[in-house]
Amino acid sequence: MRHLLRGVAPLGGERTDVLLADGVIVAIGADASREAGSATVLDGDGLVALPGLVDLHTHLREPGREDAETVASGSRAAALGGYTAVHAMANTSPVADTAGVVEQVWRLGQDAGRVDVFPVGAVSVGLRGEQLAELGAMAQSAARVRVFSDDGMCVHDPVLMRRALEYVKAFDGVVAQHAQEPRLTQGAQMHEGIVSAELGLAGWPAVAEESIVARDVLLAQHVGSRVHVLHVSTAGSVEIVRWAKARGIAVTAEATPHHLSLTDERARGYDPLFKVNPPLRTAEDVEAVRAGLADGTIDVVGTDHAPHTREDKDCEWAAAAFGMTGLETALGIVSTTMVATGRLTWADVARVMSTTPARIGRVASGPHAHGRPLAVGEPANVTLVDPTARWTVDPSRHASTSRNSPYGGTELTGRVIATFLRGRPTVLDGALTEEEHA
Ligand SMILES: NC(=O)N[C@@H](CC(=O)O)C(=O)O
Repeated sequence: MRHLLRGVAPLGGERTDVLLADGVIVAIGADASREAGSATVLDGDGLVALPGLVDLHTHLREPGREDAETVASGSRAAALGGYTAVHAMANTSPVADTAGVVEQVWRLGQDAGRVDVFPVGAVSVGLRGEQLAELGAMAQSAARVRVFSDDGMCVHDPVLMRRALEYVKAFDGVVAQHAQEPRLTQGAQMHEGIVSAELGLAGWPAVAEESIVARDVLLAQHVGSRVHVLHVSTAGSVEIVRWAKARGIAVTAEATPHHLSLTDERARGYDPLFKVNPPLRTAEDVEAVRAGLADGTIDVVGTDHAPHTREDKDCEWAAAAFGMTGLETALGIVSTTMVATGRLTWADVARVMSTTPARIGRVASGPHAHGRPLAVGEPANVTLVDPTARWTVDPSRHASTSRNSPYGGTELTGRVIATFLRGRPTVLDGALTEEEHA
């Protein structure tokens, strides 16, 4: 299978041709057109070529909640969003806390064949926060787990967190923390502030996140390990991460598209589409998260794609599940909020949505390498984006099994046109290719 991407914009350089064959980038520039032979030609005029996007934070719901998402449906949504790899969170049923479950998820991803699905292993057995899960067995399994998280739950016991941080050092792993002090957020429904007071909904204070972030960067420093802060949502968390990095602490941090774009004002309609964990915060927090992403304090954009069924979402606010879908809109949100506003270049987008997440997840080398530069000899994981295309989000047309996107009717600038996984198109002309298997 050969594809010639004609006249695409490589990051920071002149437009050029890129030839993909046998799963790798075989030629760039004049060589590419010369060697193209019978390759299928794609007109890349006006398109930006990015290394295939990598999500460190996807909920695929399989095993257990296949009515909300499966590995196959989530893989299709990911490909449409420009992703070639996603990390699947462990809060499934059963929980991904054993080698058996993570191997199952890995294999389902390979069978679906649209993206590489890298399973995240749970930190604690059953996400209960009491006893360390079999981290070593998951790391040594066929799934080669390197990212460990109880996401959805906070590892709140400092002794357990310390042990996890110490343990993952043996195999160069990372603990990805969902920073939420449980006592400070008991019964909480939305950000604690003026809007929660006016709506009469129980508030979720910023300090509930910040106190855990502060503790964990100090623990990471103490044991000399890596910690990754998931979905940073407050200005104070950005400040703490900035402080920790200045001290040389091995902390990385994530922003979600929704914390870059939406505020707690959206709760005023009591529409549970805007109910998410951590909650949407204030305009000042959104600005701090954007500034943190722009200055490198925040390393990556992770979707926190959290699909939920209509039954779990289409109900009164207090009863609804936390979470929103994100795979199919992430690039458009980042493009609209950060690139169109001049705060990130497309090279920055490649960094925060591909290169750095691949490095943090330790999937930047080996036979399933992602986040590699677009260079001769590298795996042909490529995403083509039209940076000026304007489009309106229509969740009813999403490939995800679930419909709980907060962006229905929103107009975005910047759209994924094609995605290639090891040289094989998974998306062309903005639509899924028919072929389902490698
Ligand atoms: N981010 C979310 O709002 N939801 C996540 C887990 C979580 O509660 O963090 C989910 O799995 O649905």
